[in-house]
Amino acid sequence: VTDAATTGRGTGVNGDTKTLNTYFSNGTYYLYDTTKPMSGIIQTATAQNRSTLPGVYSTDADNAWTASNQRADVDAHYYAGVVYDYYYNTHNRNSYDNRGASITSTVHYQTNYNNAFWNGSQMVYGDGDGTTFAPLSGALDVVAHEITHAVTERTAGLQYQNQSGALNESMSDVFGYFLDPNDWLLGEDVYTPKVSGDGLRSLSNPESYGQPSTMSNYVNTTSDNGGVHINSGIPNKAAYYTISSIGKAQAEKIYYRALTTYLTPTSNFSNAKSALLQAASDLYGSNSSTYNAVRSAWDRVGVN
Ligand SMILES: Cc1cc(C(=O)NCC(F)(F)F)no1
Ligand SMILES: [Ca+2]
Ligand SMILES: [Zn+2]
Repeated sequence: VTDAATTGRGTGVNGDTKTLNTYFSNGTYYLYDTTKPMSGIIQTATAQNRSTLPGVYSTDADNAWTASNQRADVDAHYYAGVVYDYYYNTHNRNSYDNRGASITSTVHYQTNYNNAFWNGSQMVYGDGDGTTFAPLSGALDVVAHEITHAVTERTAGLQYQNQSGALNESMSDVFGYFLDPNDWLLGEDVYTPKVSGDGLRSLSNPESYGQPSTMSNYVNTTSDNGGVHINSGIPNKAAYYTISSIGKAQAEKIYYRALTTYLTPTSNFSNAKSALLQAASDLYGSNSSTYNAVRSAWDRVGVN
């Protein structure tokens, strides 16, 4: 038996080359990463355009993952590793459960599927229809958005409806920004591949994508679980103000501590303001400029 951890090369959704942590077994290479500390395995599979999960492991004969139909597999695998490293190195969290759970991703889910999701056990990515989306694993902020849903599920457990659901969505968008701080957009690397400069949502300007950014414009609706992808604009704008004021390094500490220590399944926007202020007080003091910046951010979006 000659099983071994190996290093491969792959082409991502946007044509970029990246180095991959792969595994060789019985004459075949797998997208199976055993390099993470504390046993967090990262493994990537394909649904082969059907709906059965997790599907079959992505394989390659020569460890050069450069075929066009492997691009989504390459990015799902590579970006899952980036997100694992972020939570471990920045927040000392060992995978989404903090106990080294394997991160399993499946790509090529159904056909022309314009979305990605965490199904409670794994990541799932559609290939998009080529107009609304390119394969969704091609965006690091999308991968971070979805893995953060798993972190939220294991920590605050924010119920996916109404204000707690909008907070759940916002936490995923905010950690999407922390992983991809080059812009205030979410999903820009895979959204409308034929149009440049747009994204699925914007933290700095939620209105540009039909979201409110103030409590006065909260949308009461029964659709989308009470507008969780709409009303997330309000906490997202507060996060934009906070990050713009105190910077990413302090903001990500405050957000991680609030998410994992103070938020609960039924937390609403006002509870989130309190949780973030408590985290800011714990970390930087209640008389700090950091504390005052968090309070100002939530005051500006009209949350008391
Ligand atoms: C409307 C609507 C938005 C989303 C969404 O955010 N999906 C996750 C993402 F990562 F693909 F963006 N789903 O339905
Ligand atoms: Ca982005
Ligand atoms: Zn989401």
